Amino acid sequence: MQNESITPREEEEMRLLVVLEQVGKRMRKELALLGDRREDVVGFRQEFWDDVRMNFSDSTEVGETWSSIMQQVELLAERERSHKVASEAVERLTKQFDSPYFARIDFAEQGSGPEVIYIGRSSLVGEDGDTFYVYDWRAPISSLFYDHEPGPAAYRIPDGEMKGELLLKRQFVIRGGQLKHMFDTSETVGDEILQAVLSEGSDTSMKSIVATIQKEQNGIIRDEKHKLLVVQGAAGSGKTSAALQRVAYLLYRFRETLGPDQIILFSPNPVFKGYISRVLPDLGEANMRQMTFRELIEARLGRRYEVEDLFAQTEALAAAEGTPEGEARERSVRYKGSEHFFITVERYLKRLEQEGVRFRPLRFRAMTIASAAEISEQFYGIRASDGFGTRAATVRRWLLERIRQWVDSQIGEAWVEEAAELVDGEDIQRAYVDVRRRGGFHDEAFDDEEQMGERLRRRVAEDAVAPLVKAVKSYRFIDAVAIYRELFESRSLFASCSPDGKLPQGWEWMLQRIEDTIGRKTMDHEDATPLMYISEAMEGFRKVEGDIQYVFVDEAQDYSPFQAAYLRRRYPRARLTVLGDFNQAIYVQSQESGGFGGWTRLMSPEVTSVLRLTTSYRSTEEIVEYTKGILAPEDAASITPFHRSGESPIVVACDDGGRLGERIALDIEEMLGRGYGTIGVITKTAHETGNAVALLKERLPDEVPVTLITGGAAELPKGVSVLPSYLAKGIEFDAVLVWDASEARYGKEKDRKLLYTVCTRALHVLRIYYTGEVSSWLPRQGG
Ligand SMILES: Nc1ncnc2c1ncn2[C@@H]1O[C@H](COP(=O)(O)OP(=O)(O)OP(=O)(O)O)[C@@H](O)[C@H]1O
Repeated sequence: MQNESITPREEEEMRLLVVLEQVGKRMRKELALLGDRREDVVGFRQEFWDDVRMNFSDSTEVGETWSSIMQQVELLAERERSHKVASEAVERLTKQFDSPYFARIDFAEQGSGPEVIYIGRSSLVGEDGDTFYVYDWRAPISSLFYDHEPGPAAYRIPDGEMKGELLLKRQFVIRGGQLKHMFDTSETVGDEILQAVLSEGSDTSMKSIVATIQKEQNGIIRDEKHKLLVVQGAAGSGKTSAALQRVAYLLYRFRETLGPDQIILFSPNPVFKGYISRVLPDLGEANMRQMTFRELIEARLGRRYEVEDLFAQTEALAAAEGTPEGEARERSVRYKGSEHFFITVERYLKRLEQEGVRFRPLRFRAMTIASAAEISEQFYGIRASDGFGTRAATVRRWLLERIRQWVDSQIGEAWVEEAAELVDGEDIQRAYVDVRRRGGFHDEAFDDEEQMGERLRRRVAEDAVAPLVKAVKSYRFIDAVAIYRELFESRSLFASCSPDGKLPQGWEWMLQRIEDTIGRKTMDHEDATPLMYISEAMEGFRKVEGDIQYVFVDEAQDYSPFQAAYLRRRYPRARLTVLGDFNQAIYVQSQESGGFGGWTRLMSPEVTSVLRLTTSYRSTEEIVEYTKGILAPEDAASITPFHRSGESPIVVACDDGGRLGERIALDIEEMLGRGYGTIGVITKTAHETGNAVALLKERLPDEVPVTLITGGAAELPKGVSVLPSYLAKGIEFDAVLVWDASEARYGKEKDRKLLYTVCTRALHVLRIYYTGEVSSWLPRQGG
């Protein structure tokens, strides 16, 4: 019975106490468990070596020692595993102690009375196992909170829909176990809690948005129907946030079958990787795998080539702009990222099934173990229908056997004898252990010495060919680079593979460029993905990660259609969630496709969903309206700001670079004085950052931290960060100060989106500085 004199707030405060008491009880239990086990583990570690019987006096003893160590390691791992389970629970409960839930809904299913549901980051069930004090935000019923206003409502259940009426929707801010605020949605205009959250300062890492997920975002988070989800969202519309909440949702929804290592997220750069790494742990989930496309390239090609990265490519294109060389390169970058080229390569691969695969001969010193022609004969001797994978694997086995036979044939050869003379004690020891393992060195064995000699020689020969074995095992006998070059070296071959039978414009230039770069063991960024694709296809995509169930691609507008198609092949069984903003397509390689074409056509329309997010949550209304003015009106039309007001953007004219630095330094001090924790000074290229840092350090007091962010940095620090535009992708700052937005720096058509990307990183303050003439992309009203 509700007491008339109790206000809803008092009622909620009492209920909070009940929940906290439950959390406390659980916590005590878990802590006791943890305490027991911790002592266990610490003590055990100390005893670890005492219990191991250490004896290396002979091989039998070594074996004994080894197994005794392994036994202890197994035991320790076992104990640490259960210890981890307990500490995860303690961690979760600690968070629940701080803030056990953030929402309440009262829902009456059709034909029954209202049920009161509290929603939090994780669930809390009473000791009876029946009382749900708090529901996890990912439970089916919780979606009512995100999707509906009070009134008729429904939520999805595994076998249909549960309909009813939402009677109350209440939001709470609970911190440190205290009820700070509560609002009923029906009582307030707009979303007070979202307002409050967005007005806070930004941090050096991204936050979870669990308490304020918006309806359109919830649609992305909970989609289970589509194999390909493509999200076009305005800058700051919560694409990355929704993606991470979706990962957490999927891990919960499919917890029996899906682990974090079966989810992979492609991030734009290492800075961004660090930036988002705290969201999932904050939601109580382990992080998924994160990768940059660059890492894929490095893993495959980096050992043998110095591969240019996307940023270096961008800067090289910028530097050569306007020259014939620059134009030719740009054309080549666009072409090699295109679907046309992907189809050409696919058709080339088809041809290679019949003929043309280039192999490297297997040689040891001047001796040929298997010639390229022999390898080719083996390869093409296997049915084409078996596919590249089976054929390459069969040839690999054949080559390994061939090496083994060759080693046998070499035991008596002079070079082996000579090398055996030179071996050191350790090798002799190993040969001894070998012979012994085979039952030698007992009374009846008269030929032990001879055996030892033979073992030694064999070992010497095996050691000598070890690099060859390794190369064969990693399929180095397939010469992917020669295969790729061949496509450009033969005009008729290229034309016959090209879908329209034509050579691309600038084909001769591309051929010459490949010769120049690859000959020097360097590689242009635009050649890396096609080469990687050919190389992996030739091995039958043996390294494809069939295990990966979900692939997320953030900042998807930066990928070329070729890269999109390649990723689809690489993760053949995965469902794809692709998020991007065509207004932020800043790289030449993806401009051809309008930023998205490559993705939306990857799968059939029935399994594809293309969604839009148009409300921008990051920046104040003033900043959103201002930055919309940078874009072409048709591109900006649908972007709407969330109603949060702040300072209008300011454009500041400076006489020269020195003055510009001076003015920015002054403004930095002002921003710090106003309590802004993260300030981003964003330059166009990496080239300018060094100069900017030097100027700022000179003018700012020593205690103001100024950090230069480079491509390799993985942490975003507090204070002032100086970084080039492309590293600012996806991240945000309380205040953004744009370094030199002059017409000279941002005057070209392709600078428009770059300037937009840079300016939309700002949460509260945007100031733009320039020397000379101001970029004509900036709206006039700002100054
Ligand atoms: N529902 C929400 N509740 C609270 N904050 C939100 C919500 N959606 C987005 N935000 C905030 O808006 C900001 C931008 O979000 P996010 O970085 O996910 O956007 P994005 O679309 O990936 O942006 P961009 O494309 O510009 O990199 C973040 O600070 C995020 O916390």
